[in-house]
Amino acid sequence: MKNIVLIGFMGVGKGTLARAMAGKTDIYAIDTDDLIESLTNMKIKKIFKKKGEEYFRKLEQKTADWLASSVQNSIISTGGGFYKVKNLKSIGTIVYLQADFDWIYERITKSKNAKKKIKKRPLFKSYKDAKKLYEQRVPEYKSVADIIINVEDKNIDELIEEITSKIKF
Ligand SMILES: Nc1ncnc2c1ncn2[C@@H]1O[C@H](COP(=O)(O)OP(=O)(O)OP(=O)(O)O)[C@@H](O)[C@H]1O
Ligand SMILES: O=C(O)C1=C[C@@H](O)[C@@H](O)[C@H](O)C1
Repeated sequence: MKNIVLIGFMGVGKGTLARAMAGKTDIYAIDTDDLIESLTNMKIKKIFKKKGEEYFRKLEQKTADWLASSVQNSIISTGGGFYKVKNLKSIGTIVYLQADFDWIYERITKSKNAKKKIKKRPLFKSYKDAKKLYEQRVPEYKSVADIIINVEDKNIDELIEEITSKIKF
């Protein structure tokens, strides 16, 4: 099986969906932010603060190279900007999880857990800046996607069903 690569904006639910799919399908879920944290033994927030965004993007490319050469049969959730790596398509089938910015923001502000998680995301500091980044990225997410799935108001089981019906395993 080719890897499934979930892309999309911060907080849309990539990691949550990947882990739920793993639990149901017996395939490994891997997260690129987690890989970078374990490679560097540093939290994302700290990497941005101490080394800067450019350095973080280099780590994303290094991670993409490793995934392309060494990982198969997995579901990979990615950081919100990971889609920019040069060899994205060679990693697997690209699934863009799509939702309106205000819907994402609303869910985050309502969920304590999500709010805490987003605090760790340096690029989600302000509503205004995050929205601007979102608007800039939407056409780019769309153009690299093999499959687009709208996640608004669907539960995890419905999302898994939609993905598995659209991808040949
Ligand atoms: N289907 C869902 N139903 C309810 N809450 C959800 C769902 N999916 C995600 N969340 C909430 O949204 C938060 C962000 O989800 P998740 O960490 O999966 O997003 P992400 O796209 O992987 O984000 P990032 O790119 O920043 O790592 C989670 O902490 C969780 O509380
Ligand atoms: O959207 C982004 O560029 C980012 C999203 C997060 O998942 C992390 O990868 C990091 O905070 C950068």
